[in-house]
Amino acid sequence: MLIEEYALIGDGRTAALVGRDGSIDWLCWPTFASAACFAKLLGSEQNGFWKLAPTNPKWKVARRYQPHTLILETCFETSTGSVQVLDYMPVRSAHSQIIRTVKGLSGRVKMLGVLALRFDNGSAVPWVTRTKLGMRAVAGPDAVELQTNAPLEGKSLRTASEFIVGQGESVDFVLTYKGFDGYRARSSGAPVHVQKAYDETRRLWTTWAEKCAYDGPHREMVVRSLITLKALIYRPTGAIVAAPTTSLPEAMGGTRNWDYRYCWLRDTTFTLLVLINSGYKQEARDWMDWLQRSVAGSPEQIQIMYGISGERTLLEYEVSLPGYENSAPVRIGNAAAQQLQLDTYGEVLDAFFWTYASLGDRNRSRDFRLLRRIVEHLETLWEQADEGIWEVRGGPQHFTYSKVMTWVAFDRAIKIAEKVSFETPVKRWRQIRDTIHAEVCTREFDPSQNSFVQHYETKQLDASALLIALVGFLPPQDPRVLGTISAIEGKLMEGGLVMRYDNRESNDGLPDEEGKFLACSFWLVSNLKLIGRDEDARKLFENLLKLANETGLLSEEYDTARKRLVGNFPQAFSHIALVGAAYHLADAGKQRQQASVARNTGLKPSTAVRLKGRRKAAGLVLREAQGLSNTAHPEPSSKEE
Ligand SMILES: OC[C@H]1O[C@H](O[C@H]2O[C@H](CO)[C@@H](O)[C@H](O)[C@H]2O)[C@H](O)[C@@H](O)[C@@H]1O
Repeated sequence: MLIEEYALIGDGRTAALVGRDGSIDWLCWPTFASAACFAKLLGSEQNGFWKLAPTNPKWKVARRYQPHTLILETCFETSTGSVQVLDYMPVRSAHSQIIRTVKGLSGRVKMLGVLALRFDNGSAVPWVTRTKLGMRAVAGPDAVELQTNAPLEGKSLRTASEFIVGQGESVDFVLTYKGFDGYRARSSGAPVHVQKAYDETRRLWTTWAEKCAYDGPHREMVVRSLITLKALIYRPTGAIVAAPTTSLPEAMGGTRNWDYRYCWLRDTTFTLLVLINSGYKQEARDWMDWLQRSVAGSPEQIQIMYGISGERTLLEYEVSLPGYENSAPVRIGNAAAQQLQLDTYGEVLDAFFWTYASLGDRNRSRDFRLLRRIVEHLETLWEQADEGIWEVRGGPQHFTYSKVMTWVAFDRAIKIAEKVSFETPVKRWRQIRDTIHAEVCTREFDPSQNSFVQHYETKQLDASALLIALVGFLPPQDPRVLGTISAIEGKLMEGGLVMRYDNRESNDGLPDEEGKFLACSFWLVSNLKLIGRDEDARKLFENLLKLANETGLLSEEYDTARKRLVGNFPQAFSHIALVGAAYHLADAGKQRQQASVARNTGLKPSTAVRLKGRRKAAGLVLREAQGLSNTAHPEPSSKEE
């Protein structure tokens, strides 16, 4: 099954991928970080799946999410009638659950359900027993219960269910993760009230989606992206995973297969800014608490990524799954956790800054103490080479984007220190900020190409330079920014999309080529808009939207030769950049400032205007997303001192 043939359902603890054929082929249970119990995505039926579809395979299928929800509606049309399957995961249930409801729309349709649980990443066959409500499957620490009004039959180590649905009839399946907890694992408890669970899930999602402050073009795609990002948040801690999958290949058949079920400070801060920009503040508070806990006490040991509960040890190893279309290895864990990626400091400080700017109630001395310690630590680090935003495995370099983001770190820390009275060596920080700026502009810029390059002493380009104007390092109209945009268009674009760098030329320490990087392509949209090429920006944006599947989801990359999505799916990075580009295209600054302040605080417009004025006075103008800004930060000069 193609990656784009999957849709996502989730409950804020984990998420599953449902194929167009009615088969759930990926689910790590009970959390994003758990081992998969449906892993057909990375292997075969032997590795676990749960299919629910008409027995006659000659059906036509149409899918969509119910508007502003994560409830998936799949309609199968057959020669004898049509049925709808609703797939969702209740958000508030005590145990993580998948509910599948088959509704007869017309005629009579014979359906077949096949449930093959394979715990421990598609390997462990459970012990299955009948219960009053359905069945129970147990394997080691895992225990799952199925409740259904359909007949069940054990067949070849799978649970099958054949039934006919007539117009107006419905059949429910509720699969609940119980885990092994002694006596309670043996008691099924009360049956789940499906209608109640559906109503509540629907209400929670629509209420959340309605808060979205974005009013510009392609609103539905923006809301869908925000819902997708929300689904990647692990609710118990506020952590945000980069994607719910591991090892979907960046090149079909290749080895660039990584586990994304972790919280990169980079990806999570970008997500957070997009959510803040769109009016979602609770998520920002939760994230700030998650950050406090994760980097707790020792900013010197700050990692670039953590587990969903703040775990630090994310050892990378390979499992024996065959891999998506035989793209091996399948990796669990991620060795990039041990890398030095200096941009992370800029991203964290930037998120700190905007969180502080938009959450008036977040003026906590504990936050500022943490900020100060992080920046003091960066003072000892910023001159080092690192592995950079792309997490290269070919050895450290002095990457341009890393240096730019260390500038951002000092810049935002200075701005906060200027507004909040807490003791900081702000004079020293200003000097460092200026030194970094000068160094980037001399050592990372190649006058012969009129472009910023990837790192010191190279002529290779890197699309992360598209963030230079977005973070305010230089204004968009600066000739060096204009030169960089046109160099990237000339040398890093293929098939109308942007490569993050040309890995045939740059040594990133990995074999194989890879797809075009969707986030970079959206960053180009934002840049084109900022430099006044509105029509080019709009066209590119609309072409990018066409790459999303019919449920609005994007993976990390796109293979322009095979015309397929590649890489982990759905990928937060791509959706963040989509929302950011939409904000830029909508020129949403004015509109959003009015809308978000008034709508999301429930304040009357007059109060909102006053608030806006206060923010402006504080020099805190909420940024256009990705959520990165085009707020023109002047080049540091002696005037500022
Ligand atoms: O390409 C090599 C690296 O690829 C992954 O990193 C990418 O995904 C991260 C999560 O979205 C993102 O933060 C990073 O910028 C991307 O390069 C992988 O996780 C790395 O282990 C791998 O080295």
